[in-house]
Amino acid sequence: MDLFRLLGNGATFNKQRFQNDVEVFEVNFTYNDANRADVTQDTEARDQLLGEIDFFKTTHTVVDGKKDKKKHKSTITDKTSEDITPTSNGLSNTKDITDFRKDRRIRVYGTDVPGPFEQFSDLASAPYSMDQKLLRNLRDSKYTTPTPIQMQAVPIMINERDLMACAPTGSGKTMAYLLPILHDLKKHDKVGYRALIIAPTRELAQQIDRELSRLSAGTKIKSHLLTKSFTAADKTQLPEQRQKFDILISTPMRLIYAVKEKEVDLSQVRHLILDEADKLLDHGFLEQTDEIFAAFSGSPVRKAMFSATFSSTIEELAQTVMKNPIRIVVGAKNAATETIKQQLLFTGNEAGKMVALRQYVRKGIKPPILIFVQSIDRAKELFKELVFDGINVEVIHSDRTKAQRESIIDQFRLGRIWVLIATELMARGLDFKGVNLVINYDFPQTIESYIHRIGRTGRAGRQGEAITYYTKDDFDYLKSIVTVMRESGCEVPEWMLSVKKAK
Ligand SMILES: Nc1ncnc2c1ncn2[C@@H]1O[C@H](COP(=O)(O)OP(=O)(O)OP(=O)(O)O)[C@@H](O)[C@H]1O
Repeated sequence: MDLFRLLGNGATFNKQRFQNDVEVFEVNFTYNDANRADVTQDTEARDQLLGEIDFFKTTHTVVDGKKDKKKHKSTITDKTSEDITPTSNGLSNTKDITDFRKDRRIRVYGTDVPGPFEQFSDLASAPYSMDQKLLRNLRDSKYTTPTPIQMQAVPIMINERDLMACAPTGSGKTMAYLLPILHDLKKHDKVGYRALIIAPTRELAQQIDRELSRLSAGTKIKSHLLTKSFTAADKTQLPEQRQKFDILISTPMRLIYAVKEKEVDLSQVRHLILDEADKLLDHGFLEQTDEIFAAFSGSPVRKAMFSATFSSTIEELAQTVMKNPIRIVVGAKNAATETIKQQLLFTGNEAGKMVALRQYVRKGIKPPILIFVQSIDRAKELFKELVFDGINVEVIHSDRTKAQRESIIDQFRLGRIWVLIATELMARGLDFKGVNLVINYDFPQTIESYIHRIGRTGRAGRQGEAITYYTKDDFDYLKSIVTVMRESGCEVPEWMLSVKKAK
């Protein structure tokens, strides 16, 4: 199970990946347990405001992809009684299940794959019989219909199967794993950390923790976001701490440190989730992820991996640490979300990018806008230019303090920052519902980076737009992005597919 060795034995990777990634993802060991009580309140206030800045004025309904845009009837939000009344799950035979999956573009691979559920109210009855408090929290979240990944992943995880799930950005993967974990933990006795969720960045870990707080409210299940290192005083309370929490959320480095320092006890863990799993199994993180897997060797931990992208190499690698896993692919594999209108814009050379951006701004921008650049220095440079132009702009990268990063993300979510310049730090997982436009000011160097970056818009069924600037220096990579655009239904000129690499 030595993943690191296994990968070194012949897998090939794109060496163009960002050198700064690991540094960007490095954690600051700061423990913020004291602030946890405020999280729910903050979340509610933020959500209220989010509703107000819902630029699309859309409902919280996720469509099942381009081919099936009909909305499903709400079953949960219409209820007025305290408890959720079950509806009968109509998917009783193989043909129904196959048709249902086909309609929602769900593909499954593996043996004895449990069928999907159709609507949230199905979860109230057998075979799921989910906790009423959990169902009420779901109802309160105002989600009318489960997304395809939720429909299929929840039953698989409830059936205690290992899972590798690939579904588009913004398609609700977080809830797809949180729901079954919470369901399972409700059924078993409290004995400390029983689920472990790993995410590549602190920002994403925080977001998962917030979603978990909302979904588990009133269930007595408690999560612990591992950030700061424990003080000497904290350490005297460790046995108590361990009993208090059920779910541990961490970045890989912080977790390894905590295990080495005996700050956490993972002996009772039943579920191990890797969010942005392909990132965690890639070079920058692999050694750490391997160490985490090693900590569980021999124990019957259920593993689940989620991402919007899985290269076949990473997929093969992931399979080696799973037991009889099931694979789910929703939509086209490694494609961009179909609600995003994607464009490529030739700017000639470097200077042309600034000209193009200024032209765009002059026409009148529709904030919030996220602009991706390749490095911290370039982020700082562009920030100066846009401040000079009088734009309401901020910049986020790993040189900024933890407090600054948190504040910028909050301000951007609240619509107080209109344009946010970001490095790769922000490319994965972060959920900004209202982002209208993503500009790839600097060309992304991998397909995965492209898909995750533009996936910060067009989330949860909303429409979004992405513009990627390219110069003659980017021709080497143009074709792969064009292919992704095509596969997600965007029109691209034929000549772009036959672009030759620059000499
Ligand atoms: N059933 C649902 N109906 C409507 N909205 C939902 C539903 N489930 C989740 N959402 C919302 O959709 C948004 C995107 O969800 P989430 O962040 O889990 O996406 P993701 O698939 O993990 O994306 P990424 O690959 O970018 O990490 C969130 O705001 C979430 O609250």
